[in-house]
Amino acid sequence: MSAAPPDNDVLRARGIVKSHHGTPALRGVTLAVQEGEILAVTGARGCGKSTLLGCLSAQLPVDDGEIWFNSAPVHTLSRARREKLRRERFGYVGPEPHLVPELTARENVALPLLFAGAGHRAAHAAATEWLERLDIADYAGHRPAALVQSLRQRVAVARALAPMPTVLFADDPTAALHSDEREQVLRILASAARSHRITLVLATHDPEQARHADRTVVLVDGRLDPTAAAPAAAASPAVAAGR
Ligand SMILES: Nc1ncnc2c1ncn2[C@@H]1O[C@H](COP(=O)(O)OP(=O)(O)OP(=O)(O)O)[C@@H](O)[C@H]1O
Repeated sequence: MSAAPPDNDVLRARGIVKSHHGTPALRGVTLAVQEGEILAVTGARGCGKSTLLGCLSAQLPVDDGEIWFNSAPVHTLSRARREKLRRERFGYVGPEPHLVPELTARENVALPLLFAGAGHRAAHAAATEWLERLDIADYAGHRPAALVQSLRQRVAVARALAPMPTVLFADDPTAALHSDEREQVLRILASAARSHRITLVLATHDPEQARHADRTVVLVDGRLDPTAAAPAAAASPAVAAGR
């Protein structure tokens, strides 16, 4: 087994390989994400972005290669330990909001805090703050069915950020929105992550959205395109080298 990654890399993948029922999705991906960094993963549909986020976020076990979260190996964890890691340290926003329909926006945002053991009053106070930060406090008492899709997605973003995950994974979070709403949701997501120093790994098929990121990597048929990687000026030499 290789040595643990340097301290400033919150996440690091080495040579990860993953197939779905025999169909190769990742063919040896090596990358590092620094603490507080916003990394965009772009590429054409089907190039492996969701699979990469699934592996990095410990949802999918890798077939080969290594994934490290801080100094802890993720690739050797049992399913139960991966679930615990996801619950305690990672957040996830997908293309669809998937809110609990019976609960109000505030109750949806409070839910992960209650699951994590917060008291009712504290969870609801924190949920209200996050709705304010995402500019949707006026809708705190609305149920999802009473909200348009872009507002539902902002509630989902608030719900993912509220537990203050170390890393937030956002898989094409604006795919289901109209073009004028995409920019707004992306801007809010990126600025909330930045101001709370939450590392953000953003998958998007829209290269335009990658400008919210510090750095962009491009997947082509399950491999990183070495000619397209654009390291941020602040990235360490190790990260810039993709080691
Ligand atoms: N559950 C699955 N079963 C079988 N094949 C899958 C599965 N999930 C993904 N694939 C295949 O793996 C490859 C990578 O898919 P993936 O969803 O990771 O790409 P993507 O870049 O996120 O695509 P999109 O932009 O369309 O979401 C594709 O060929 C896809 O068809």
